[in-house]
Amino acid sequence: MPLHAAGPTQIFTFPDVPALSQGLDTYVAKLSDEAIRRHGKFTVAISGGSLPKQLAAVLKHNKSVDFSNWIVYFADERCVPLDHEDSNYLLAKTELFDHVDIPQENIHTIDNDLVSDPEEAAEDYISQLAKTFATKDSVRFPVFDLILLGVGPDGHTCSLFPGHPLLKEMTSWCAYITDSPKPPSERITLTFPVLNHAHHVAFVAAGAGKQDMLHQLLDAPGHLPAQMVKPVTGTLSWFVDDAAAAKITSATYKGLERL
Ligand SMILES: O=C1O[C@H](COP(=O)(O)O)[C@@H](O)[C@H](O)[C@H]1O
Repeated sequence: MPLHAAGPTQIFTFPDVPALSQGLDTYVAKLSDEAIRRHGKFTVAISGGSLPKQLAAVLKHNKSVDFSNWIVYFADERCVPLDHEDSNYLLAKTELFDHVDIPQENIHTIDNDLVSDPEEAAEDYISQLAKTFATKDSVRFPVFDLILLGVGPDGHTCSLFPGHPLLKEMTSWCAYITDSPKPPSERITLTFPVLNHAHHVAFVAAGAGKQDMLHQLLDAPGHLPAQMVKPVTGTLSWFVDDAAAAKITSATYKGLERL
C-alpha cells in the first residue's frame, strides 16, 4: 500500500486549550456538516486519553451539529468493562455523549461481554465495522469521515506502540494487544491501514509535556507510530496549543496556521 500524504500536513496552533477546543469545534462541525450532506451520516473514530475532554468542551454546546447522524467508533479501547475508569468509552460518554443526541445504537463500543477475551473483542469490533462500512475491491478498508487521534509521550497513537509487531499489521481492520506498555495491558485498536484510508485524520496534542515528542515527530523523519499515520488520499492535521508546539522548527511545517 502506498504510504504518502495526499497534501501537506496542516498544523493548527492555538494559544491555549480553550482556544484549541474552539478550533476543534469549528473543524469537526464543518466536517460533520459536509459528510452528512454528502452521504447522510458522519462516521468518526474517537481516541481516549486527553482528547475527549478537549474535543467536547465546546462541541457539546454546538446546537448546529446534527449529532443524530453521527456514527461513532473508538480508535482504540481498553479491554475493561464499559463502566471502568480506564474505559475510553466511559470518558467519551461523560465528556460528550451525555450532552448530545447521538443515538445509542450509533455508538459502537467494545462488547462488554468480551472484555476478558481481547482476540474475540477485536473480531467482534471488525463485525461491527463491517455493518457500517461497505468496502469495494479497490478499497478493502473502512473509510472514516474523520479519525481523531492522540499521541503519547513515547509517540504511540491508538494502541499502536513503538517497536510493537502490530505496527506491521496491514490486513486486519482491528487488532488486539495483550502486552501494552501503557496500562491496561489488554486493548483493541484500529490498525494503520484503517487510519490511513480515512478522509480526514487529526491529531490533538496539548501541554508542555508533549513538546519534545512533537518536535521529534514533526521535525525528524522516523518510524514512530504517530509518524506512520500518512493518509493515502485524505488530509492530515494537527491541533496543538502553543505549549506543545513550542519546539517545532522544521521548514516543512513552518506554515503554522490559526484556524
Ligand atoms: O492510552 C491511550 O493513550 C493515547 C494518548 O493519550 P493522552 O492522554 O496522552 O492524550 C490515547 O490517544 C489513546 O486513545 C489511549 O488509549
